[in-house]
Amino acid sequence: MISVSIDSKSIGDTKVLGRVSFEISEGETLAVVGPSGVGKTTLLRVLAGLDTEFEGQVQVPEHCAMVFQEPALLPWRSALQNLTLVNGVSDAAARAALGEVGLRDLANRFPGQLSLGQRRRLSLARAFSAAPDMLLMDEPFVSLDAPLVEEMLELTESLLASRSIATVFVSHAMEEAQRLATRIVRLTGSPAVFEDPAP
Ligand SMILES: Nc1ncnc2c1ncn2[C@@H]1O[C@H](COP(=O)(O)OP(=O)(O)OP(=O)(O)O)[C@@H](O)[C@H]1O
Repeated sequence: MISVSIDSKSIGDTKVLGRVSFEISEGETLAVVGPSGVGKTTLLRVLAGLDTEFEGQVQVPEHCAMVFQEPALLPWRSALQNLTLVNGVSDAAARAALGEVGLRDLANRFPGQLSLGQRRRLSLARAFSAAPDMLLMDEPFVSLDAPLVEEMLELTESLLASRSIATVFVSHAMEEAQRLATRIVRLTGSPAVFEDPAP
């Protein structure tokens, strides 16, 4: 369960977030949409515990995984090691996770030897193999072409459907939000607040 009650969040002299509060249960996916620069990544950073300088209270599970706009892989480690070293999972668990995203046969490749789509899938496998209670996704499909977005959406849908994770999915794209989310909220204004009544 995620319970968020932010009163305000400033960066420097600028108040980026106003009052933002919501709860997410296990198995729910909250999509946060809104224009560029409104504060979506700022909200995710607070949830992830990467930014603790805000007014309010945030209660999140201990085990969190993030999927970023860029895959953010260890370039000098194999696909398998990107899972075993980062998450501390066994070789067998890592191979099973690679299998789930269709990379079973590419376990020994370095990220630089994978296509963009394969790197994105590796990034998903890394997040899900960590067995998180909370998953934070920050525009994970940005700058991909339409077929690859579709492939990633299908993959993410199936990975989420087989687990009970509380997920926050940030996106510009309403179609992506509608595919993945159980609830959609829009951040708007400056300082940013949810446009509709808090869910
Ligand atoms: N380190 C920083 N220093 C100063 N201002 C910042 C910093 N990080 C973010 N901001 C500002 O805070 C606001 C919110 O940024 P944020 O990255 O959260 O927006 P976003 O909604 O995620 O945007 P995008 O969709 O373009 O990624 C922006 O106006 C941005 O310029």
